[in-house]
Amino acid sequence: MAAEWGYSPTNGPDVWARLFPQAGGARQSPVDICTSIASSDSNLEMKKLTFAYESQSDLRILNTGHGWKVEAPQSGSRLEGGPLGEDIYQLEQFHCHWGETSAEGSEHTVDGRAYAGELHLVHWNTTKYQSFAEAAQHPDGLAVLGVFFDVGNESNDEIEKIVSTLSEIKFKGQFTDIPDVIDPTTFLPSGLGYWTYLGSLTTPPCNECVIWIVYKEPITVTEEQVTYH
Ligand SMILES: NS(=O)(=O)c1ccc2oc(NC(=O)c3ccccc3)nc2c1
Ligand SMILES: [Zn+2]
Repeated sequence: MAAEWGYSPTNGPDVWARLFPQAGGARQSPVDICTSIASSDSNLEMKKLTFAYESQSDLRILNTGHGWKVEAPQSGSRLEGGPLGEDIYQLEQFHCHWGETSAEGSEHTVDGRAYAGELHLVHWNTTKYQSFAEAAQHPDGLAVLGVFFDVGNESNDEIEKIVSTLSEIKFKGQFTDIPDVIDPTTFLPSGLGYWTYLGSLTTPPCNECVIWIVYKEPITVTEEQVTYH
């Protein structure tokens, strides 16, 4: 039985490759985004990244043991353009990484700086593949939008709809439904500049199947919205 992976010295990223060989690969995420060497690609500006999401209610939220995950398969959603070529990617789920304090918690860092947290909107290539599981076996199978969280005085209403349910799912494996209507578009910052690179799932099985799109502008949430209780 595979030991539970986690973030301790005995089951953390340094030993994931023992159980999950892809974790030892050449295009592993997260990475530190060095803004001085990031190059702007005029092609990306020509092919604007576009997205269209549906609003959904009664979405299921799960305590994964490492954070929360909202299952949001949206056959009517579309993410395309930018680094995604001619393929259309569809939203499958979104989840959050955050830490013990607001000084840490994001997975990607920017010039060595961590943010308080990071939201991931996970999409899969429905042009080429028949399922998420199949897409996750290919280098262009998934596209994940990363949005950094900055801690400030304004709470984020959409995030609040999610974190307000966490008291019902205190333990790993527990899930509940979010009664409110959630529109993933509201998670995205107003400034749509982004960094993009070819990487992987940031947690086991660490498949090298992700086209990462990390927005430069963070969104603001309150301390309570991004720290473990
Ligand atoms: N932090 S991450 O890189 O965005 C990341 C890391 C690990 C992941 O495993 C899955 N699996 C599904 O969503 C899934 C969806 C449907 C069926 C089975 C699995 N998504 C992930 C995203
Ligand atoms: Zn993630």
